[in-house]
Amino acid sequence: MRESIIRIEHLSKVFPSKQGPVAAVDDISFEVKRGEIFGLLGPNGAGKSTLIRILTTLISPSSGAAFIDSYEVSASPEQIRGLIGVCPQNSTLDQELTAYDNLEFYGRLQNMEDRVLKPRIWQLLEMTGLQDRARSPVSTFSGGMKRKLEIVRAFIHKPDILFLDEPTIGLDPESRREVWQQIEQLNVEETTIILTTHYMDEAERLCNRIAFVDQGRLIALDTMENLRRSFPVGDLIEIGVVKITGDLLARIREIPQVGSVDVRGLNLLIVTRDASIVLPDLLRVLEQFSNPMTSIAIRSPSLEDIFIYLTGQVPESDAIATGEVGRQDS
Ligand SMILES: Nc1ncnc2c1ncn2[C@@H]1O[C@H](COP(=O)(O)OP(=O)(O)OP(=O)(O)O)[C@@H](O)[C@H]1O
Repeated sequence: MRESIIRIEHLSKVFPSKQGPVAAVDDISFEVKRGEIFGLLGPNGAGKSTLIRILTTLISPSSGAAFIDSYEVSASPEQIRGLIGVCPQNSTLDQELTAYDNLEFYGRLQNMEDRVLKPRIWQLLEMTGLQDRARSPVSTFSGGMKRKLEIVRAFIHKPDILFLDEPTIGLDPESRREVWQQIEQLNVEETTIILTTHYMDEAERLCNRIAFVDQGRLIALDTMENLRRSFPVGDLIEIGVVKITGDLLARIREIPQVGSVDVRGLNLLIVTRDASIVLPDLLRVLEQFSNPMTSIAIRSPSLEDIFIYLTGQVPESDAIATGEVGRQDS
């Protein structure tokens, strides 16, 4: 068993507000092992950023404690800053400077000596495949190139832990894949990576373990495999239809063995213990409603399904894509 590099004990952060105190982080405890890629997921306002801001020493907790290695965040912020690298959601690259100069500037801020810094810059540029663009201003880079540069910049002083806040937000699919490869490559060196993301496929692909946070509380924490096992049903039937009406949903919910029905665009997501039992009844109902099926898939729950099950909300990236939704239990 690998040692823990982050230990969080009954951590809380309460902010004052006009409506009364808001518990952004509410009695959270967990540990992260050295070398893990650890995903922090949750709906908007769940408390992810507040937790990251505490761990990266930007704000102090109201109560509880958080340790990075052997240092407590409130007591030893200086030591902790040497152990961590942070890649924030909004770019802080200097667009007018070249890729090389951006890295050099940041390395100097980390008090790195020239003889260490210079080879490190070339090593990182090579890692990102940007060595040929080393002397080009960042303003001429694509979104994916900028993102990769920003991620390795946070890694310049070889931190033990890298915090990545929404690393692929706003990138096209091809650039996202490149950034994922970059993250995996950094993790090979035993770097622990804490990743917040709204993209379920990203968490599923990259993370060894995933923590779900909702309303400041930790509601689940496990490997993808175990999270999937904790989902209380066997199958998910995703069925495309021509139109969705209240009558149709009500009738489907009456079918024995149907657990819940979610609507996603023109797709119905039906949770059931056994798809083979439900399917004949389901097809009969669609026929009664003269509502032809346009597609069908039977699958095991994805991380997105688990997210919806646990939080009752569609992940933000998906909600934006489909203009949808909410959970509708039977
Ligand atoms: N400085 C602050 N003052 C008052 N309330 C705050 C402050 N920072 C955060 N909050 C509140 O704390 C709660 C958690 O916010 P936080 O930004 O940590 O959530 P999040 O999970 O990171 O959300 P998102 O995914 O949208 O970034 C929210 O209700 C937010 O309004």
